[in-house]
Amino acid sequence: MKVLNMAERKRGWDPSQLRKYDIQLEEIPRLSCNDPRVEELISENKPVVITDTKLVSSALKWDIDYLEKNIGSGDFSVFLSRNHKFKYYDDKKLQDAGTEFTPSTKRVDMKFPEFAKKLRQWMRGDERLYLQQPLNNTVGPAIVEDFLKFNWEWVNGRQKKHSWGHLTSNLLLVAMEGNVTPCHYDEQQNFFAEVKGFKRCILFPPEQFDCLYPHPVFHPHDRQSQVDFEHPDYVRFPKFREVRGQEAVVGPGDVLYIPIYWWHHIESLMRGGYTVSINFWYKAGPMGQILYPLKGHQKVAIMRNVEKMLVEALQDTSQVGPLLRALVLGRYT
Ligand SMILES: CCC[C@@H](CC(=O)O)C(=O)C(=O)O
Ligand SMILES: [Zn+2]
Repeated sequence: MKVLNMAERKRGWDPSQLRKYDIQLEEIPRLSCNDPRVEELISENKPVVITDTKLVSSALKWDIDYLEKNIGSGDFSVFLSRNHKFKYYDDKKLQDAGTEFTPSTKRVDMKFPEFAKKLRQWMRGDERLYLQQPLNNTVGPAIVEDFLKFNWEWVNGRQKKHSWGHLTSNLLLVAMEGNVTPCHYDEQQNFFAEVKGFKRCILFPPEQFDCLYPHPVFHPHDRQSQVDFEHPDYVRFPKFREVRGQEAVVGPGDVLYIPIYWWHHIESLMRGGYTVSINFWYKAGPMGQILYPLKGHQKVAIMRNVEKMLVEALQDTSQVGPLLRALVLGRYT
């Protein structure tokens, strides 16, 4: 067992708990919510770890025992995986994928006490679980009380100042140690609040779309990178060698701003115990006046629209690739 130095003991984790990837990484800035640079970074759609927001202070007591006692008797969405990766897929796109797509995770409804029991009894080699459930009105009164005590003044203030759209959901995330959500982007702004345990977050700007090779828009893994960070296939994905990310390890009380369309890979530290997080997803604000040159995320939105239009026009997803190759190869390359 590695002996922790003073800094590591204070911090609560050590680098041996991080998975190893062959990726160039810099640090995401860590700033107090009173630092004016926080506002600047949010307005520039750049990631930042914001400390002392007290955004979810009332939830810092949300350990598995408290949640089991108070969260209510409703059903919870729990994902199962035979390995440590939980790569999201859209089951509404399964018919388009044909028979060759086999999901690597399964979603089941589970009562919280059953999830808590499996979490406590989990042994190496067992199927992993990841509870991912929007907080809704089925939760018990104690949880509602904690929820109402979130620092809504701060977070609503940010939503307003940056003209974001409405809050679409707060996902409660309870992960087993070592669980990984592989690299993907979302089309929403995200304040990612850590409640218990430590999560390492690796982010890439939308401009690195061409290094991260997302699945086709009509594929169930739309928005997810095709690259397996642990075993990158540099033959199929040569530009992955050029990828450059920013990372942060977030702990209880930290809030990571994950800008809309930014790629993110999130892992619960190995040997760190289970983790609890709450995200705050906001729709994008109005587009406003379009200024040139276009930003990376706007080009991603355009590419998504081109793919959707082609699927609609061709009525056959297998013709999209050949048509785009005919359009580009030898003409724009
Ligand atoms: C289902 C959402 C999972 C989360 C990543 C993680 O905490 O494992 C994420 O990707 C996000 O908040 O956008
Ligand atoms: Zn996400």
